[in-house]
Amino acid sequence: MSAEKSTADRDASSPGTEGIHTDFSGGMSYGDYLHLDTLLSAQVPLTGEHDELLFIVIHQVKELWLKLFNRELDTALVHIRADELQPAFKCCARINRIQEQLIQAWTVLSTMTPSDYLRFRPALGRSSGFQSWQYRLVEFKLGAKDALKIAPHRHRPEIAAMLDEAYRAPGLYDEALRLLARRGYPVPPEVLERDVTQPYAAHPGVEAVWEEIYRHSDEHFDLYELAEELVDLEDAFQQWRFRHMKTVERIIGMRRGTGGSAGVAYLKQALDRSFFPELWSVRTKL
Ligand code: HEM
Ligand SMILES: N[C@@H](CC(=O)c1ccccc1NC=O)C(=O)O
Repeated sequence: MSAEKSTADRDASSPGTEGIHTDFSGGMSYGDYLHLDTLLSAQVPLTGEHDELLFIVIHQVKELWLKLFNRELDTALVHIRADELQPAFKCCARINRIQEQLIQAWTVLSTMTPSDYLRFRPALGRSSGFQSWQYRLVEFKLGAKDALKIAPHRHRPEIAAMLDEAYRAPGLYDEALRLLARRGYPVPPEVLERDVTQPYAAHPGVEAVWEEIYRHSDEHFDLYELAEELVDLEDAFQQWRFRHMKTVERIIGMRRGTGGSAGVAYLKQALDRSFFPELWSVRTKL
């Protein structure tokens, strides 16, 4: 062996690398476990434009985070229904960290200029984030019900079924208000018995209950903490919606969207739809 070890030999014998496994002929590797061949073959640009890969990756990353978001929301709903608030808070805390990632992703996309995007936008046809069923599933579970948003998925029975189930189920706020009622707070019966397929409408009686909880937080600390977790969740979701709207305005101005909407004007309306309205209005009273 010459005095100079080969790079491979030198690397293999670098401090701390002794014993690194290099033979996976019989077992499972990193790539096997993560199905990396499938994942990394799923970016299929339709054009040769440089920024199309960025556009695809940022959406696929969001859909992966939305998969986890939905899973944590489902678990939080189970815990709130069972009056197990501490495990529900852990789910909410994780959801808020996920949303931080989703919000931060806009800094990457905003490196794409209008001319970069307009070079491949025609290839998108009528496809749009409006058709993101995982995004819609999150919105339904947070209470933003809208039967029209199920329509684009009617041709996919298994997806339409998931959306229908979330559409007909009480949302996160419905379950939180039902928990307050189980704890003896005077949540108005018309709120507890509302048609949960409709978007939640603010009620003064609910605001009064939250006011009581906020004014005497030391006596109801877990409910005060629940309120703040919900506020954190909506705050982050609205920040995402706002960054999306401003990025859209930055890239396509006031053009109509490929999904057929009025574009920024449509996205502005979404910002006006609060999930948990009394948790915001009560702040004026405190
Ligand atoms: C060049 C960047 C983008 C543009 C120009 C854009 C434009 C739009 C427009 C105009 C809409 C309204 C529906 C329509 O008419 O298409 C929309 C909806 C949507 N987009 Fe984007 N978008 C962009 C990037 C993204 C990214 C990166 C994501 C996700 C990571 C995303 C997710 C969504 C979702 C979930 C909706 C439905 C929103 C709702 O219904 O409230 N968009 N987008
Ligand atoms: N609605 C966008 C197109 C768009 O953004 C899009 C198209 C295909 C896949 C994801 C998309 N992102 C979000 O809407 C536009 O009007 O340019």
